[in-house]
Amino acid sequence: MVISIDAWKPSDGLVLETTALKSIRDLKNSLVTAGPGAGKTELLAQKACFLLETNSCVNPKKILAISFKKDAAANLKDRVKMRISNNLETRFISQTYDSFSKGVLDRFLYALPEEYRPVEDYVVATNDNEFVKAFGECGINLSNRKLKNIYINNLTNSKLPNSLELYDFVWKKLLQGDVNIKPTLNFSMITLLAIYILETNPMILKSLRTTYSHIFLDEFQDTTYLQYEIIKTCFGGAKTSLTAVGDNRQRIMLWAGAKHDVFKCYKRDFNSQEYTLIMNHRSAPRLLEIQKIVNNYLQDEPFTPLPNPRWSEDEGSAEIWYSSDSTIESEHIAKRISDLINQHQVPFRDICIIVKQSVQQYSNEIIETLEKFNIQARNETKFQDLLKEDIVLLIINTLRSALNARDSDAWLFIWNSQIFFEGKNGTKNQLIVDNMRKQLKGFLRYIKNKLDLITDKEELSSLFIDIIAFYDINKIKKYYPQYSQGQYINKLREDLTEYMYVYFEKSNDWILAINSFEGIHSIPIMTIHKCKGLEFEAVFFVGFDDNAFWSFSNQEDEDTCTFFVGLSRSKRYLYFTFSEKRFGRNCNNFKISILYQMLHESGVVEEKYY
Ligand SMILES: Nc1ncnc2c1ncn2[C@@H]1O[C@H](COP(=O)(O)OP(=O)(O)OP(=O)(O)O)[C@@H](O)[C@H]1O
Repeated sequence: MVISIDAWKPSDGLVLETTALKSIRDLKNSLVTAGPGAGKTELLAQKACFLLETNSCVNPKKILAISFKKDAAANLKDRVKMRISNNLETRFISQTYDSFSKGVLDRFLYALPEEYRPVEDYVVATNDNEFVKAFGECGINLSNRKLKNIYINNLTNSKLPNSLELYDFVWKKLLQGDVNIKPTLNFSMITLLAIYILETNPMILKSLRTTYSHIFLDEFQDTTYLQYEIIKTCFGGAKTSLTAVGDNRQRIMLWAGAKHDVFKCYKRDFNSQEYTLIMNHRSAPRLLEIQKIVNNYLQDEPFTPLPNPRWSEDEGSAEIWYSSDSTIESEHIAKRISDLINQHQVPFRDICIIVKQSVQQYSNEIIETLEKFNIQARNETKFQDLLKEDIVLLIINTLRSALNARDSDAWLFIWNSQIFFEGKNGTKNQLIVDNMRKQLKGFLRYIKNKLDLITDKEELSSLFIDIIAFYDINKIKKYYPQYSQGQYINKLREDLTEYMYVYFEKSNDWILAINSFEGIHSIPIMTIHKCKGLEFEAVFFVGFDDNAFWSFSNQEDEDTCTFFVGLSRSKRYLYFTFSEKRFGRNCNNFKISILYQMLHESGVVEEKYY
């Protein structure tokens, strides 16, 4: 049932500030700027509900949301799915920039002229080896790191067609490969090829513009030059309506090529209306005192975020801990985490340990100490993306459903997937439904029996192959186009087998192994860059010292933004730890004294010495 625009209300009884509501109802291009926790991502989810429920995104047109990371794209998709009625979420597509570009390239590969067409099974680069070899074939030795970065950067950041012979040669080597070089593309090259396809094929461009009537761009402050170019090529001057949300003060990807003037260019190129939000729905009022100080350091205009009314004004706590060495520091972290879990009933996944960089190095001691308290923690980096992969979710939910027939979430997940794979969405034919259910139930019994007999990794791997075969790889690829090209799906299956089996060997129980793989009972440890967009009841910022911020004097603004992103992830408890000795080195906090000064200035941070 279509809801009229006037009658539409935010889902889940959420109260939105007036400006947020206005921006949702704005059907033209818009830019929403707001601080951390203001509800920018939530606004996109609500706007999707508004557009679909009021049919402002006219059926069968779709909304395309583009994020940076897989977990952000999945988070947005989940929020819309939770809020919306009538299966309308099938017209909400949430992707990363990388998957969007790759989707264009893989679908329209043959629209490229032969000289720029990669072989169909090109490899997505995970390192620079093939690039170095290709330049090597032109007599350019890239053993020097700086030189390598310059050449690869030039190669992968200039639009096609190439004007320089050298780059043209290397491009063609990487597109086609030869006896020494595997055909390899990185995501910048994939984006450049996608832009080239769109620039030279008006019919393809038109079909994209016809499919998507609304585009959402999350974390817009971190958009790179090429990402902006593909958006402009696709939707510049079209009837499509764009909504970008972002925060200048959370710009932490300049080092990775974020376009520093992206807001200004977007407002000009897309003639968009700007909206600014003032709430912070995430953090307790005392933590907002810190955010206010940092915020006013980062921008000229003074700004005080308003807390959500669910908080009382004395809620929120922030502390800096000074320890003589990192062993003592770890013990205090472990004790505090144990208190949070046992006394305050904070779930494991609502506690996060963040570091500026080198998670592996920082994690070892903390993980060992937490183990003494029977608390698991892990470096989340390698799991974060894998856990959000559709194929991984499909396999895991199949296993869960096989192991526990009462797991209704898992069953619903695989049942809905199966209905889509079979193209039976909305069918009223009871016979078809009954047959499909019978088949799926039978398959789950088979999986359960097989799981009971597994004694090594190879057997688990072959079980996962069986699961994919049951749903049918071609149907999976059709439904999840990100798996349509190359060996990516196999790599994910192998990684899943590897991790899952290690957890199974530890517990000898499949449910526990799946829980451990999903990290349900472990404290995540990650870098600030990886926790962008996430939130936790308690955040421990470990190693708050000059060594972690080693280039602070050269990039004070960007590092202060990073500090801001880190501290603004906390809802209620925030801890900074400083240890005089770490990794056998002395630590100082002179260079980042301005960050300490801001914490003190807030008047809410307590200091403790161990
Ligand atoms: N109107 C609202 N009322 C109550 N809670 C809200 C509202 N909007 C958002 N929230 C909640 O506030 C938290 C922060 O929202 P969200 O993640 O959308 O913020 P954001 O602006 O994208 O944050 P950041 O830029 O820091 O990643 C989430 O837990 C969300 O569910």
